[in-house]
Amino acid sequence: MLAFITTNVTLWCTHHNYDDEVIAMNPYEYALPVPELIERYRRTYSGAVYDILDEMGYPHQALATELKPVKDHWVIAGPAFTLKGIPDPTGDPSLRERRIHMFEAMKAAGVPIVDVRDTSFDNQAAHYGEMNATVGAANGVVGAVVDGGSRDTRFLVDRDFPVFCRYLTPVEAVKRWSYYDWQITVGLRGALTSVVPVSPGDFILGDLDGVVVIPKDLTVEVLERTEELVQREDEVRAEFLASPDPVAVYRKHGRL
Ligand SMILES: O=C([O-])CC(=O)C(=O)O
Ligand SMILES: [Mg+2]
Repeated sequence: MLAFITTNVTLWCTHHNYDDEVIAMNPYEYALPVPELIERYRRTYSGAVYDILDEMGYPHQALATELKPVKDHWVIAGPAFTLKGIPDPTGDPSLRERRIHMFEAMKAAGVPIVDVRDTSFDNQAAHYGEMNATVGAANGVVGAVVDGGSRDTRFLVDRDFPVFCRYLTPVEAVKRWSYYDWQITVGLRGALTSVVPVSPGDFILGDLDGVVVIPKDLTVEVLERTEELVQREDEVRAEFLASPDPVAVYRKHGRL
């Protein structure tokens, strides 16, 4: 009997602690404020971040090469807000209402976020567009990474709202694809693996080379190490410019 009670007490405590932990685990809490992380990451580049992740034993954090900015100069940086959608040929009548709940969840994040969309490998519809960008931006979204399609491109370009996707298409998502859930771990197609998992709070950096996903707990360390690397590379760049003998510069540094 005593053993039974003890076990139950232990279970209850564990559960209680777990609840506390869930409450304490705000996916958008980092050792540095999010706006500062965004500003500093934007000054780096995806290749340098990739090199640091690779060096730290995380070589599989680059998204598939097809995922590119719609405009070459667009850069995206920020913590992930994740969404998973699934093919839906019937036309989900609750889609509009659920979208509103999703926008509310974006606002509740309380920090600038990147809208990251796992489409379940749909290759037909536009999973993003002007409406998502307009309402998203009003709720903290600073850009989108979509493992699928986007449309309304002229309006996205006019407002200089960075979208990274696989293709552009006029094809509407309704009756083809619908929202399944958000703020769960999702999977976007990877450069070196079939998918790269993305959880809420993982940090995203994208530029013309592509998109890298920095695991949340490494966000600050990767930033600091990347900044050091960028500084070293800047010095090497300056030496290349100043030197009449680029091979000698390369021999000295061995990288750029
Ligand atoms: O409605 C969608 O899913 C895509 C779109 O056109 C928009 O966001 O404006
Ligand atoms: Mg639209």
